Amino acid sequence: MENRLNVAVQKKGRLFDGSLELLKSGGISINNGKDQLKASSHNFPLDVLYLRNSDIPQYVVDGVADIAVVGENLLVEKNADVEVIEKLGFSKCRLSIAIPKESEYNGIEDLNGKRIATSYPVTLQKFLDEKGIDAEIHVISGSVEIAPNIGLSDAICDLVSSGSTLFKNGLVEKEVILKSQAVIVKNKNLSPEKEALIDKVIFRIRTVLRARKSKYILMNAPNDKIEQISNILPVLKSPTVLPLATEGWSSVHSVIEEDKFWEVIEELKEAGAEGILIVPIEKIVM
Ligand SMILES: Nc1ncnc2c1ncn2[C@@H]1O[C@H](COP(=O)(O)OP(=O)(O)OP(=O)(O)O)[C@@H](O)[C@H]1O
Ligand SMILES: O=P(O)(O)OC[C@H]1O[C@H](OP(=O)(O)OP(=O)(O)O)[C@H](O)[C@@H]1O
Ligand SMILES: [Mg+2]
Repeated sequence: MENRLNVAVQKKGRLFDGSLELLKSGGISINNGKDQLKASSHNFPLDVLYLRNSDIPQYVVDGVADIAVVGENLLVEKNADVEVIEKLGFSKCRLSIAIPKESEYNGIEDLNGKRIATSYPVTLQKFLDEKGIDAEIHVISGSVEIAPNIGLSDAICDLVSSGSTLFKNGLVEKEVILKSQAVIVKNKNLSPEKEALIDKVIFRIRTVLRARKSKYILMNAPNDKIEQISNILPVLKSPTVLPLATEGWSSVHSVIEEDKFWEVIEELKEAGAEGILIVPIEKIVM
């Protein structure tokens, strides 16, 4: 029988779009029937299983899925014995403890004897134990931020990203327990055939992720400034320099990480660079 990879992806929710987009940009097309729980790729030996997020770690441990896209926070909560192969850079959030804005808070010991509502009891308990805090954990499966308002708890422990849910519910963040982003994980006991398929998928994903982080940069520069400009550019290899039709000027091309660009733009302009263009890159193969 042909070896095919089973990839678990969240059926609906915050990880769904990012997961499918990543496969797609790696050239893996999924034939998506509406409400299908399993879909096959016709151009890569891979099937996608659409599952509830909270079930995914166990499916990978059991080998029902070979690999999966899941949030790091859930791996911690489920104590999942899987291997993280790649951080994906989306669905970034943190698990935090928050309290009503009018509550007094002088430090973590103020949580002693308090009731904390959360959907992440394992992670919270571990954190409290490490800090030597004795609090009562109330497990609720959603809308955790409402708990203090309805008298169910004194504090909450939930995922935060923009902070707007906390703000809307009159809560302030006091302790960050962990930081999370989407990752690809795999089962620890796969056949060499499946491992070879995973290597192919991961190669494609890395190619896409690298490109997402990088930009192609072009600028015009007086020839006598090219060396100075090359020194400012935080790139691995030296830039490509092409002569312009205007005497004494060149076009300087390179690849730069987007974040780093913002750090050097002023310096580039001061050094004499003009007409700076930043262009997206689709793929980078190393
Ligand atoms: N506000 C947020 N910003 C960024 N990432 C988030 C946010 N909330 C959750 N996440 C990440 O996305 C993952 C999925 O969250 P989502 O709310 O879609 O599913 P869920 O309600 O936890 O699970 P299920 O599919 O089992 O109902 C979380 O485990 C977390 O890693
Ligand atoms: O800091 P913010 O950007 O406001 O995001 C935080 C909110 O996002 C998540 O809920 P989600 O919207 O996924 O709803 P859910 O409870 O239905 O999963 C999380 O549980 C918080 O409530
Ligand atoms: Mg959620």
